[in-house]
Amino acid sequence: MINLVKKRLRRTMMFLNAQKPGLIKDPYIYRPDSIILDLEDAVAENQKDAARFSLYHALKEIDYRGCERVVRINGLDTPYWQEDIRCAVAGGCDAIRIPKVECPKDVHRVEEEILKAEKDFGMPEGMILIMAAIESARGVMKALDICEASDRLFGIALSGGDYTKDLQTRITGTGIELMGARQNLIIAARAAKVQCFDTVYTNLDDMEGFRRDVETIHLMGFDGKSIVNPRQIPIVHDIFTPSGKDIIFAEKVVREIEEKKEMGIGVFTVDGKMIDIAFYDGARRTIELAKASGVYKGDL
Ligand SMILES: CC(=O)SCCNC(=O)CCNC(=O)[C@H](O)C(C)(C)COP(=O)(O)OP(=O)(O)OC[C@H]1O[C@@H](n2cnc3c(N)ncnc32)[C@H](O)[C@@H]1OP(=O)(O)O
Ligand SMILES: O=C([O-])CC(=O)C(=O)O
Ligand SMILES: [Mg+2]
Repeated sequence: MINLVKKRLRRTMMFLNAQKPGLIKDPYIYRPDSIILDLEDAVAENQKDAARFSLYHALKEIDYRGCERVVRINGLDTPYWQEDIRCAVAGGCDAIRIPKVECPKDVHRVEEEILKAEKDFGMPEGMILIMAAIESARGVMKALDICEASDRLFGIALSGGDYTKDLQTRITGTGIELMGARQNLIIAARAAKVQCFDTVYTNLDDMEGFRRDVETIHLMGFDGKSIVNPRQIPIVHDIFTPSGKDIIFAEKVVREIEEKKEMGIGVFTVDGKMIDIAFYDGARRTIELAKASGVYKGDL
């Protein structure tokens, strides 16, 4: 079954501990595009059962008002992940985020467990999506195969904390240590036509550094970013939402290309910039992004 929400807008994917009532009760008020209810590293080892219980009831009882509900399960090398999937599916989550994915087989194992749970709980089959977090050198090297591992997979995400540990370096805030992985993941995701998300920025006192980080990944082509705090949302949305100037230019490009084609003209200028058919899809994408972000007022 083709799932139409695979390509939805995901500028911000906000992590929160699935066990904390104060966080899970109303995160939609901050308007992230997605929330990631975490059962993995934000939850202490002796609290895994309690977190799962809280997750199930939150999914069942809280109306998240259109905000996508992704559940980060525990790693496939732990005794928790199968039960995590059963609770997430029974609760009716939208997607599962698999941590520390190293190869397509990891995705297949999760896919099988989701299908089993969908059948057991009488849920429609194929609706729950998957995203794969890549957190190791091996995962980065296998990125394209991971992207192509399942029809349910809508995207991959870089997880910089664990990745830099594996690389025997550390998060510096400059992005230097993440350069190769970021480039590799975005290329793999685009080749497989799935989405790509950047890692969290954990220094909440450095909003300037955060803005620079978001600007960089936006220019690299990422679809959005994993975040840890609501204060990060306005910055990501500001950078990832087309500006009024971008929209007006995109509209001109689309209109002029369509008009000039009728006149038999292939290349021309718009606002002093050379334009030909190669610019059409990019301009259309800007307009689609503006529509999805709720800022488009035109008629294209
Ligand atoms: C490397 C990794 O694995 S990252 C993924 C795992 N990590 C996480 O899930 C952490 C998610 N983030 C958090 O738990 C918190 O933001 C912390 C612990 C980092 C900081 O907490 P605080 O210092 O309390 O944040 P802050 O003072 O900015 O909170 C302001 C408000 O936003 C709320 N808030 C903070 N973070 C979140 C969040 N992630 N989701 C929803 N609401 C949040 C707080 O509850 C608070 O609400 P209130 O004013 O109604 O009390
Ligand atoms: O996905 C993320 O960005 C958070 C994470 O697990 C990591 O950095 O290891
Ligand atoms: Mg991690």
